[in-house]
Amino acid sequence: MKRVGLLGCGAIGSEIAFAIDSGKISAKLTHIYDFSKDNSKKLVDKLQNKPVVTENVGLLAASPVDLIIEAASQDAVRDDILSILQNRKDVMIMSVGALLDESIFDIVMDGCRDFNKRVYLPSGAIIGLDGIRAVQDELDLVTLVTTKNPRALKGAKFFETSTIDPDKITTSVVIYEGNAQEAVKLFPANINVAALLSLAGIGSEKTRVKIIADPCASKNTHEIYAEGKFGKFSIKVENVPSPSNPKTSRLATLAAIECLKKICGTPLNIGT
Ligand SMILES: NC(=O)C1=CN([C@@H]2O[C@H](COP(=O)(O)OP(=O)(O)OC[C@H]3O[C@@H](n4cnc5c(N)ncnc54)[C@H](O)[C@@H]3O)[C@@H](O)[C@H]2O)C=CC1
Ligand SMILES: O=C([O-])CC(=O)C(=O)O
Repeated sequence: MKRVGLLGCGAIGSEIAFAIDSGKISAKLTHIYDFSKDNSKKLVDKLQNKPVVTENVGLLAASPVDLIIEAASQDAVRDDILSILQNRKDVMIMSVGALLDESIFDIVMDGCRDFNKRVYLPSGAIIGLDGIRAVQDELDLVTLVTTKNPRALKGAKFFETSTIDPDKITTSVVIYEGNAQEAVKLFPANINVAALLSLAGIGSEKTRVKIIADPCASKNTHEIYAEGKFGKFSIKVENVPSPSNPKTSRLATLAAIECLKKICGTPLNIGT
């Protein structure tokens, strides 16, 4: 049975921990770390099988686990990924936006090669990455249109330099248009899905992103438009937000759990 370590005990990390604890996934959660001691304590208190709470991320990386799941932040990926790979752990990354920084991407790829480790990127809050990958060489255009309630966008770096105040948005409005490369920096906790699309498709400079703030939105909606020599397709997902973090969709958690099941060796593998 695989031993799992968890970096980040928030909305996604906690649900993954509950899925393991309930026996839904054939794995053992043995070590966890969150820089908020309160968040790791709250999680441990709710688990039947108590993992060790490490004092720092270095101790998590060095703990006797097979896989570490990052469900923390892009900063955590930037700061900790090398140490995790050097400690010869496979890693699942949720804060995928960090990988659009070329130097981080190279560290990850070199680390995987040098230490013979794997990195897993679950499909997160979107669907259709199988299709995007399949037509990768024939794609001319990929656009992601994300609509969230301003409440879910609040706190993004974007607002530090923008004249838009998320608290004062009263009608549906396009607040951002640009490419994925820039979008993941301005909205690090909202648009990691743009990084997934970029990595599977035509790259982060060519992948277009539009973000709409809609005060009437009760869902996190992602629309993907892809076009090229192969034809075209469009996909729309209307995600229920996670109750503990409105920025994060429930689908992102479920996709991570499904990915973990696959890693832990479910006998039935469906789809690509
Ligand atoms: N790939 C995808 O489709 C999606 C990715 N995400 C990303 O996944 C990550 C986790 O999401 P949630 O669980 O909803 O976030 P959350 O905010 O509910 O939980 C994050 C937890 O990680 C901790 N944390 C943050 N930075 C840390 C660090 N450097 N070291 C240690 N602990 C740290 C926080 O204290 C918090 O407890 C976020 O970066 C989020 O943007 C979220 C949704 C979809
Ligand atoms: O969960 C979502 O809807 C998308 C999200 O936050 C992300 O990609 O970072």
